[in-house]
Amino acid sequence: MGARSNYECRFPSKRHKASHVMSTGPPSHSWEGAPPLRGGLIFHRLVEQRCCLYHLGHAMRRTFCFHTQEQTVSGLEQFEMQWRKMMKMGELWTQLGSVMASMMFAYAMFKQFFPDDLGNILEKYTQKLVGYVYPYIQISFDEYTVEFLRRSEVYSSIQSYLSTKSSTRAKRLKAHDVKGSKALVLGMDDNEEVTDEFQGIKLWWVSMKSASKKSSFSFYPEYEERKQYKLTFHRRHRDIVMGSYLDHVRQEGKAIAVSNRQRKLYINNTGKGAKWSHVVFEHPATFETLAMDPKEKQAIINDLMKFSKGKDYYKKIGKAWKRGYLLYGPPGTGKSTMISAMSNLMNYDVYDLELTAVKDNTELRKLLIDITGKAIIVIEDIDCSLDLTGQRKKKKQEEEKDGDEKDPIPKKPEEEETTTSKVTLSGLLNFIDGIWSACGGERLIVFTTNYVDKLDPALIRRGRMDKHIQLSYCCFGAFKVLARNYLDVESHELFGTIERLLGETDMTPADVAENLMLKSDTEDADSCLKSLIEALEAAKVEARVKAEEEASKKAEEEAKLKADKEEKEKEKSGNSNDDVKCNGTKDKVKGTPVTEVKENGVTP
Ligand SMILES: Nc1ncnc2c1ncn2[C@@H]1O[C@H](COP(=O)(O)OP(=O)(O)OP(=O)(O)O)[C@@H](O)[C@H]1O
Repeated sequence: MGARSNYECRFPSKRHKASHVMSTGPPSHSWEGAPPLRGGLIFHRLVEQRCCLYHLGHAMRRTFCFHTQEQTVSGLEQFEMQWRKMMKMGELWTQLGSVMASMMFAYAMFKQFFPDDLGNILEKYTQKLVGYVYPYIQISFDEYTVEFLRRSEVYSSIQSYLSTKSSTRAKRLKAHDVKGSKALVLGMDDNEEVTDEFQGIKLWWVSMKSASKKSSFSFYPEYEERKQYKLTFHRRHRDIVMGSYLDHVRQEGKAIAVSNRQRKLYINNTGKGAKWSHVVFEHPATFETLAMDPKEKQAIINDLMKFSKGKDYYKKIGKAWKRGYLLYGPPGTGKSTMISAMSNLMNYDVYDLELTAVKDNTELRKLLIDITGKAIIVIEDIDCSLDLTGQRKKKKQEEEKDGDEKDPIPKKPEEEETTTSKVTLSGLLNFIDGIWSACGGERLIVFTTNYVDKLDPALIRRGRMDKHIQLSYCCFGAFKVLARNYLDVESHELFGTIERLLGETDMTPADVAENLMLKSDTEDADSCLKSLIEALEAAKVEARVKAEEEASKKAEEEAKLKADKEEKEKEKSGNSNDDVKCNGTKDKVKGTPVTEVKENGVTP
């Protein structure tokens, strides 16, 4: 084992909580900081004695550490008595110490020279013997699983669970920089004990560290550090501990870990098989900053919260714990912003699925299996992602056929395979609500589109996309949210004009937000609101001009169509006269009279 260096931070636990120290740094502490002591030399000796005993160990410290400061000094005799008592006990402990040292020595010799098997047998019978008189049960939880490959999930849950207990109760703490955690995680130091209470029973947790020999071909024995938590409780509480306490620890630990973890934004890799890669998700959008009608916003928040607490409900109704959201509306109305707000509200990871990078349905399924619980699976611009109707594919094949006939150099099949995704609509439907979709726990599936009408009805039917949310142009309610976010303004004399203009013209929240943004130190709320009014008026004029242009274009087209129609009709009537003449001529040739033709023309 290599030597390790670390820093120790000490502070009085009663006056400064660990959490406070973690955030503000340790307070200055020394013996001078303790309450003043009185009583002359003998008192100093007592203090010295106390200091020495402090270092003798945890158990000894508990016995000897009486609170000298809190006692009132009644007289020198009392101190002398105490002093003698201490000396006697000190001698006793010295003797005990030497006995223990001898025993340790004997044990070490025994370990060294006796075979391991014999040691195990002896240990087994010793444990049995101790079991008759010792009423406590111990459970150990190793850091690594039996295969010694993976970190045990239970160990991690216990670590998170105890991090909250130990930061308030333990005296020696260890700060871990846990991967994926937002802040430092405080845990008990090695061999530290924390007492826990559950349903009126007391339990003790100890964190242990041991070194065991590594099987190695090296000449020098290598040692491996094994960490574990040991839980001790009275045997009469066995049922409670096994029945509910351990489950409680696991659930709580997981919940703490989830709330501490850093959320991630995943993306599926192109050309690397079914794999996700991730970055830390740090989008600041929340439902508070999202500009939309307050009532609609509240309805969405309620829906999401109900879903997140719906584990038992979904189980009861026999449905996988997932919910589909379809977000549709023009560009810049806040669809992506809403996804970020959802993630921040629910504390879920975001899996941004790029369908065009998925080779086929099998790869899509593999990606699905790798998604953990508490996730939002997003497919943005679903209408552009793939040809999902199946009809276009047919059309494409036909086109290719025609193309092949014309193209003298045919495409290589492999080249085609690498560039085209073969994910089908049925593959995607299976992804959303097939049997595999139930694996992995709670998740939201969100599709966004600018053109909802283009989507296959099967894809967005209720049950698949349970909630359809339209994000539209900025209304006055949404504007007020933006004004508060961007300008810290709740009301203003220009609000009336803005409300009227927003009712008359369409502007996306993205455009409104851009006008409200302070772009220099000279700008303020007034100037921003005025520039918004100007932009709205310009947009109104633009819209009117556009509408007029479209109307005149339409009128022109209609007039053109009408003229064409009239022309055609004229031509038709002219043609029919020609036909008659022609026929007449022909018939003349054939010797048939024109009148007959006319008659034939009239009579069917
Ligand atoms: N409803 C909104 N609330 C707050 N900010 C918004 C809102 N809509 C748009 N924005 C602002 O406009 C920017 C663009 O919005 P966003 O990307 O969410 O729009 P979108 O609807 O997803 O657009 P697209 O369809 O083009 O992807 C955001 O960065 C945000 O600042």
